[in-house]
Amino acid sequence: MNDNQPHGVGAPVQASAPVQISAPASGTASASAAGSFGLARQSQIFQDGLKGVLPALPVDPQALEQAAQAVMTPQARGYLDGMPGTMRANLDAFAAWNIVPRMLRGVQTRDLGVTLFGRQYPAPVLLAPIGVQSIVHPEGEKAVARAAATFGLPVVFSTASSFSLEQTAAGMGDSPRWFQLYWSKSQAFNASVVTRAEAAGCEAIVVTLDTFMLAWRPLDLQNAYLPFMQGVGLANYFSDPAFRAELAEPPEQNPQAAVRHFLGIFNNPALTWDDLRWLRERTKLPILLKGILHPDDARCSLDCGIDGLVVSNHGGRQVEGAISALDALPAVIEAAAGRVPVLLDSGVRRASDVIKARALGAQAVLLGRPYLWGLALGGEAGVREVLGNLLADLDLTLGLSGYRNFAELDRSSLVRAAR
Ligand SMILES: Cc1cc2nc3c(=O)[nH]c(=O)nc-3n(C[C@H](O)[C@H](O)[C@H](O)COP(=O)(O)O)c2cc1C
Ligand SMILES: O=C(O)C(=O)c1ccccc1
Repeated sequence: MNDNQPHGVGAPVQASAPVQISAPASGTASASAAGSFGLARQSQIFQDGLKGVLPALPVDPQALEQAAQAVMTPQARGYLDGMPGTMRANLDAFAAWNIVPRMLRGVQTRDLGVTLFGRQYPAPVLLAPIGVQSIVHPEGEKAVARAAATFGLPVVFSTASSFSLEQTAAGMGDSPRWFQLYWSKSQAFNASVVTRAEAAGCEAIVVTLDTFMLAWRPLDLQNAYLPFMQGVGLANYFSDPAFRAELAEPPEQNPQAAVRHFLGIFNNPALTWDDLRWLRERTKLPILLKGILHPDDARCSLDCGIDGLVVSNHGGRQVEGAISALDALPAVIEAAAGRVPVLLDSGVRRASDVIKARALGAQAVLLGRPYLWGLALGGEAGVREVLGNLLADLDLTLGLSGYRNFAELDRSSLVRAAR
């Protein structure tokens, strides 16, 4: 899994960077494969700090969240929020595990890389699909994609994005991207958008299962706010030939009718496992199912020929009182029986969370809200800073825990926290 190929977090795909955070001291990708990324980032911060240029954003995730909330509109803040019990459970589940660091293990050469579906990625971290990103920053998904491309981290495009997948892909060179599908009632749209994702270079299709209806969301109801009502987040629909063919007039002429059509096809509670066969036959790309929490659903997924699972409770945005993703992980890993990779999101906030998820069997994690906070605060540079900080923390924490790569982690790397 961890060869010594340089495919490191330090290699910028893009040239210019308003906030310089990514390049390790030597500026080479192999330097990061040699594990210097964390130290380089640290010393850069110390040196810049001496020059009076402190890191632009709070480094601590909680402080970052608070700072981001202060610059968001009340509607956006409400939209980003979730059900309090489930969100708390997601964070508590990580806190309930402790890493037991090992000593004197020669960790001067570290490699954060992972292989998924035969592709090498710089770290076991993807950017989770998050819709309607322009509600926190006008550059939205485009800024996020460019920032992720700086490190070569894969981005999962949402179906419900403010910019179309083609617009977003255009700014990220050949940096990796996956596509998340909201399976609508319009099979013509589903087919068309998957074909577009393939054409735009997406390397996997992630079908989100847990949001076939939007949940009862108290803050959005109180604010009477849904971004789609203003047409925000519908770029992939409005630009899609199959969607447009279902309208009497194009969205540019009658946006309200186009929004109504979207609302009519988005909810799809009739979906069953049988429907997955259709997608399986339509694409050769690996298909992952996102929102798996029950081991029996993991088994059903395998029966349907699915290639990967994402254990997730959608960041605590759908079912209040749902099991946390990390608590659900072990049973899903057992059910998957090593036949397909299992990924996880919901509550990943810092490097130690990535290490804990890996030690419990997840191949990779999807980072969610933290990159949106960076986006809200600093656009592309803000996202780059959040990602760079996470990777630096990951490099240092992995080494300080006694590991040279993620393949060395297992259940024995952790203990249950004594309370
Ligand atoms: C504002 C917002 C919008 C989201 N939109 C989508 C989406 O379009 N598609 C999807 O599969 N998941 C979506 N998610 C869920 C994320 O992919 C991910 O599961 C979640 O953010 C993980 O939880 P965390 O942010 O607390 O770590 C969204 C999450 C947030 C916060
Ligand atoms: O709000 C969400 O959690 C979400 O997943 C979503 C659903 C539809 C459109 C945009 C985002």
